[in-house]
Amino acid sequence: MKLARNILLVDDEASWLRTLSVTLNRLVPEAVIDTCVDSRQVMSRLEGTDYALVLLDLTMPFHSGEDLLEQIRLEYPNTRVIIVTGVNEVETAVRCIKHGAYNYFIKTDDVAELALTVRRALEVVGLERNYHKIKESFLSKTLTQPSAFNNILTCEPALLDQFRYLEAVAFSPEPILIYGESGTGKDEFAKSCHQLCCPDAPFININLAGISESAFELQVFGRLSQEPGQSQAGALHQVGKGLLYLNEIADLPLSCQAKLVDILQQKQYYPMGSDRPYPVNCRIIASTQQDLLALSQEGKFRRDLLYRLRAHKIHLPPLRQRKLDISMLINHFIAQAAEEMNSTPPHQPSDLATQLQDYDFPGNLHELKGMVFDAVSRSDGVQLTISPFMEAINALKSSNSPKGNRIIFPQTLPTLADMSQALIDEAMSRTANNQTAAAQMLGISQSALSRRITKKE
Ligand SMILES: Nc1ncnc2c1ncn2[C@@H]1O[C@H](COP(=O)(O)OP(=O)(O)OP(=O)(O)O)[C@@H](O)[C@H]1O
Repeated sequence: MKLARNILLVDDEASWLRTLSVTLNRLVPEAVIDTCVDSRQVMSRLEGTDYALVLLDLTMPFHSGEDLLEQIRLEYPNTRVIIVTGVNEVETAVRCIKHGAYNYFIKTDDVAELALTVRRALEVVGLERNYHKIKESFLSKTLTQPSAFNNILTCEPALLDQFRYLEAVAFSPEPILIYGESGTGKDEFAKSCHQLCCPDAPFININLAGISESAFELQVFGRLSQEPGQSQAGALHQVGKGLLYLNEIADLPLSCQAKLVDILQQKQYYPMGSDRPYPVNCRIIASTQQDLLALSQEGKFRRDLLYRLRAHKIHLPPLRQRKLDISMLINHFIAQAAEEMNSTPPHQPSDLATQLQDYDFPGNLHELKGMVFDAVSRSDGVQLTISPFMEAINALKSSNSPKGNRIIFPQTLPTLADMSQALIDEAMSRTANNQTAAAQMLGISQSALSRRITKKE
């Protein structure tokens, strides 16, 4: 959990201030502690520094703690105030709580108790600040770093919203869970997050599909050994302050899930063969194609891990719900394929995207990319051949058809001429009137098909 850090201790007793400051430095080492012995200077000190927390004595010359509390709550509502009081002032302290103090502490109490309260208050302020930052950034409607999303083409509003959300949460200390079917761009989103939050640090992608407990431990925690050459650095060490991407998190064995909860909670890990903890400094993103809630209800996924992971959730819609993007993606993949094949990029036929409107793309962008690469490799460099698209559509149609490829004849058989014409019509329709592709499908030459069509006309 991220702590806010700056604390101001206010008391007219200089020796008490010194003792308290030393104690808090020891018990809450992340805190940055300032002291103020003169109640008249408190408000100007708050003006100069963004204090998360003020520890305020009640009885002081010039301004009482109660008055200062009122002023601080009014002018700095995001700063928490803890009242520090003598035994004889408890009633006033309780009144202060009613007026917005976070808590009160009696000077004779155990200081460990005070340190706990201070830590909790810093956590609350840290969470609040984090939440406000996320909200402001998400509501701003514009992207601060659009270049981080250069590899994700879209004009779908739902996906553009996810860009802004990712930008808003990229620096949050909590993990991010990306879910979506295979090929919806989960890896690309994880890479964009890396670009946003730590582009100069490593990005490590671990695929957890089918991983065993021992392989996970070795890969993620690494092993320390006294034997020369036997130690192995784990991903948590290699990634440093970078981004660790855990792909297919639903496949993680249950015993490893418990270890991942520890990592997320304690922010430390033990390499195999070591009883010394090492800090976890990286950002963690997980992705899944599966419904983790359903899996947790079946006892296959730990609920505590699910709750930790889904602090920030990103859902990527399947391509069948992003029809606006198809034409643009085809052009993008044509350019990629042509570059890889060192060839001239062919033009996309103007009606191709319309032809694909009713196709569901079960393999999402993996499938579209595969089709385009296949089509580019079969094209003449001028116009993109559409046969790979039509073949995929027809293959899906016939595999979905319960009758498979069997031809069912009507009771009265058609004539050969009728049958031939029906075949030509079907082939032309399946290939969007592309005679070359239709002729290929029918097993005749393009000129033979053209003759038959002209004869009919
Ligand atoms: N919006 C997009 N624009 C351009 N290319 C994209 C887009 N989304 C994904 N891609 C490309 O599509 C392919 C599949 O994307 P990616 O690997 O990110 O999907 P995934 O959801 O992680 O898939 P899997 O679950 O199989 O790992 C990749 O080649 C990727 O570069």
